[in-house]
Amino acid sequence: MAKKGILLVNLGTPDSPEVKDVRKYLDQFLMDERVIDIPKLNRTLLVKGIIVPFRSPKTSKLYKKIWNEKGSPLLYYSEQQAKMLQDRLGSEYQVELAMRYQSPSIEGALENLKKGLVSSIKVIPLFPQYASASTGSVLQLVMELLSKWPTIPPVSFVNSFHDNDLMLEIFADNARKHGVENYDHVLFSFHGLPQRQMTKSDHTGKYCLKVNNCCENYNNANKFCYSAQCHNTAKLLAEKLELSRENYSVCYQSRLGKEPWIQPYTTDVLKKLAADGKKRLLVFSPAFVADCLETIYEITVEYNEEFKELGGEHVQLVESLNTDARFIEVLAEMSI
Ligand SMILES: C=CC1=C(C)c2cc3[nH]c(cc4nc(cc5[nH]c(cc1n2)c(C)c5CCC(=O)O)C(CCC(=O)O)=C4C)c(C)c3C=C
Ligand SMILES: [Fe+2]
Ligand SMILES: [Fe+2]
Repeated sequence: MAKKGILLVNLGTPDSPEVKDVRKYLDQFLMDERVIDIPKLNRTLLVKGIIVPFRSPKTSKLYKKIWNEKGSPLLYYSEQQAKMLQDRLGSEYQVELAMRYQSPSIEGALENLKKGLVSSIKVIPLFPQYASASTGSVLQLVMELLSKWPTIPPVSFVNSFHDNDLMLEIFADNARKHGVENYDHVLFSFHGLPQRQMTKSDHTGKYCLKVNNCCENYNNANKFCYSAQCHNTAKLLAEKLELSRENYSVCYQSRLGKEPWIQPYTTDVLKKLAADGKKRLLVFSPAFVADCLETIYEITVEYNEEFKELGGEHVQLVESLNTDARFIEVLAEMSI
């Protein structure tokens, strides 16, 4: 019997932490029209003329700090997740892993599925919350590539899984290991996004940043809003941990450039919490299904240093889903 094809896609990472590979990665990533969503000439001047030359050496230094004998944690965990999913689903399925940027490519993974004579393809972007710059970009590229095939097989896409109960349970359990009661405050620090990209997802044109606390309640008007989905993930996690509203904050990290990104910024929240006398923070990063540069370095190292300089004592990262067998169950449920 023909196998069913499963394509897992994460964001991507450089092939090595050396400047030349970081340059290639940032160039491909930031030239994506969904990531830097400005006219092509301006994007080319900004990315190739300014960001890539200035940022690559700095980013290379950061990647060197998180690179280990297995390579980039993001790629390593993603490969493990794909292998574990293949074992879980068995011979009726063919599981392929791809990265939106760099290796392994989406094009190569789709070719492998074609060679495997699969009867259908399910695409699972590994981003719990939908954003045009992440999930949208993966879906667009898959559709573009498949549109060139003489026969397009039945294809389906996962759009988001920000409220998946089992996924939330894993994050909550990982937090419980640290003893939530040992911390003064909990942060849900999501990867940031330019504010403009968030408002673009408002199909009503009347809701996002026009209604007070627009993202706080997840509803039909903001169902595709990245920030509303982030708030929903945070709210559901807070319910699992029985946190009251004043004991947690939702914030956004990894801002790039000068235009406004979704707020509050994590660094501003750290300042406020330190000023309020908070000493120990427990930090979730539930925009990622695997630990990566943004969690291992930005939260564990940078935010710790920053918070200590402000008078705080400790910032504890809640481990990501990584190779937890229950996350493979989440992926299996989405595959079937
Ligand atoms: C949650 C998914 C992600 C969204 C949405 C996203 C948007 C986004 N990112 C940048 C710029 C950078 N992101 C970088 C690293 C990075 N981003 C994600 C995920 C999302 N990005 C991940 C998983 C990673 C880590 C990859 C790894 O190898 O570990 C970087 C590179 C590092 C650096 O130089 O700081 C950049 C740059 C933009 C501009 C953007 C939305 C517009
Ligand atoms: Fe990013
Ligand atoms: Fe919103």
